[in-house]
Amino acid sequence: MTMKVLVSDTIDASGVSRLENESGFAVDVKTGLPPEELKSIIGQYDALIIRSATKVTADILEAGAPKLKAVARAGIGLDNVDIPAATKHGVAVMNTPEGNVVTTAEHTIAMMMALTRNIPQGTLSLRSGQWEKKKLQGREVFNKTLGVIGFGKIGSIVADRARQLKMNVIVFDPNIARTTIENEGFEYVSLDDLFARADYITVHVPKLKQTVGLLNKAAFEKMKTGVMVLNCARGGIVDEADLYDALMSGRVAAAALDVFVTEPPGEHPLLKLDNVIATPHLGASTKEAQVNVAEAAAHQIIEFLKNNTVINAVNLPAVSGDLLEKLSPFTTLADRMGRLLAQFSGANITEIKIEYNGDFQGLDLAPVTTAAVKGLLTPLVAYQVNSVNAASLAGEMGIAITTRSETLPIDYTSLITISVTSGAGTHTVAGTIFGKKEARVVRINDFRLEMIPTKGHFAIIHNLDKPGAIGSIGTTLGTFGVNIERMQVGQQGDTLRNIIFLRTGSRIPDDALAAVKELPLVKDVTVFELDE
Ligand SMILES: NC(=O)C1=CN([C@@H]2O[C@H](COP(=O)(O)OP(=O)(O)OC[C@H]3O[C@@H](n4cnc5c(N)ncnc54)[C@H](O)[C@@H]3O)[C@@H](O)[C@H]2O)C=CC1
Ligand SMILES: O=C(O)CCC(=O)C(=O)O
Repeated sequence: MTMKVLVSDTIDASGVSRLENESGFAVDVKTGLPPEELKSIIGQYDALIIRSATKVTADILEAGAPKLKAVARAGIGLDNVDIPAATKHGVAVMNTPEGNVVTTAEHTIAMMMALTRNIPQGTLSLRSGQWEKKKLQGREVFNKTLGVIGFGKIGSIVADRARQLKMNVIVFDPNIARTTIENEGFEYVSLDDLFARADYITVHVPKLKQTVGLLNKAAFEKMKTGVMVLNCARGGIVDEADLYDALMSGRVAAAALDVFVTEPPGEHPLLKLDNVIATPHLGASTKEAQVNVAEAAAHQIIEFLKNNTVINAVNLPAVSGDLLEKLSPFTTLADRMGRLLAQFSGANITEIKIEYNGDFQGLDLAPVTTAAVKGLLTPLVAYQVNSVNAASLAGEMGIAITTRSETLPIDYTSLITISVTSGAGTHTVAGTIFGKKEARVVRINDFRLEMIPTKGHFAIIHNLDKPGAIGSIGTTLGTFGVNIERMQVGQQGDTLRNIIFLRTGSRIPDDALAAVKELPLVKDVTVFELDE
């Protein structure tokens, strides 16, 4: 069936045509949808592409499940996406972290220059027929100190451009090593030092619980009188009410704002002040940046939906299509082994142990582990389980996942052994790949067998090794119309018991199962099935 992508914010046309031309997906562009309308249609789409206007709430994600697989942000900030809710619903969340950073850094520099030279005020003044040279006198940035808070992709470009303007740049970023900042040629300072020394302060941090109000009353009190403040990151990182007070008191001489707590801000008190200049979240608004992020978002969605390749997802490790192709026989096998184990272990699982033995050619086996967990949880939970939410669901259920790799092969070139501990004890299944992609389950608990783990109905019967046992089982199943397609018999250790593995043409009905269990030589019967 044709996959469907919804573009719910305005992105550059190049992104839309890339989606249409390269993917064969059906693409709908519907911008400015009220939340209720988005909620009512999102369930039809495999992927959603947004900028900052669409709020991807838990509600929207729940309505999107189970069809919605990915949300791509044509841009950086993901504060408009409920990432934990997306993970819970198995929706990959991606951004395009590179495409608009130069543009946003340039906007910051433009705002700083406009702020320091009163350019917007000059324009307005001229428009109203005045010639206010004295009132609008500005300040040079030459030899002034710029404090950059957040030395990520944008902050580091701003620092570099400011250096070219011959400013002294001081930097605070608790997550970047002092040596990295010093090697780039900038001075690393504490936040308090930055507040005390900077003539201009610019924030380039994500909006997080810890960064909301980073510049607040207490911070303004530590700053030089006459400092100029810029926020081209996110509304709220500079506390709006405290900034207003600091501007009124003269502690802050002027402020440049590209972003607001509520966008659009409407009749905002800050916008009434002469020493505030502002743009309507224009940081990323250049043709170049918009082409970059729209094409990147389109490419990421195409790669994800077509090839499972994960690029720039924030709730899923990056995986290339190449690696997934190489691992594909093992991920399929691990998924089936997980499904099989779910039927032995039932609920109350506490631990999943996965051992990889033999030759996996140095491949990153994380996707195989995820596939095993996904297979195990799929029959047990009401959610759609996939590679995005499998590990986090296991974590929520209190299931510990451990993995071990040994290059020494055990009996097979490559062997995956999965043990699951639950209220029903510990159950183990081992599997391998014959040739390039022939999956085989080769052990269920202590019974060695050769089972093709494809869709079908199976039974494992423990019985006494006495003449007539196998015949009586076959006859009983036959009486109930159950055809035995495949049978394997093995001895259980040194005991007098056999284990019989059956693949049956249909599900063994309850009355047939009861009849087999009542046979004198039969000790125990476990039935299970694989659905794909
Ligand atoms: N105005 C606009 O149109 C745009 C705004 N943005 C905003 O800019 C922000 C920064 O973007 P990038 O530089 O690409 O992000 P980034 O992730 O490359 O860098 C963010 C930096 O902030 C640092 N950081 C985190 N918490 C901090 C704290 N408490 N104090 C100091 N540093 C801290 C991190 O260590 C990191 O180095 C984005 O999160 C986004 O909200 C991004 C693009 C356009
Ligand atoms: O899409 C936009 O115009 C805003 C860009 C932005 O804020 C971001 O990329 O974080």
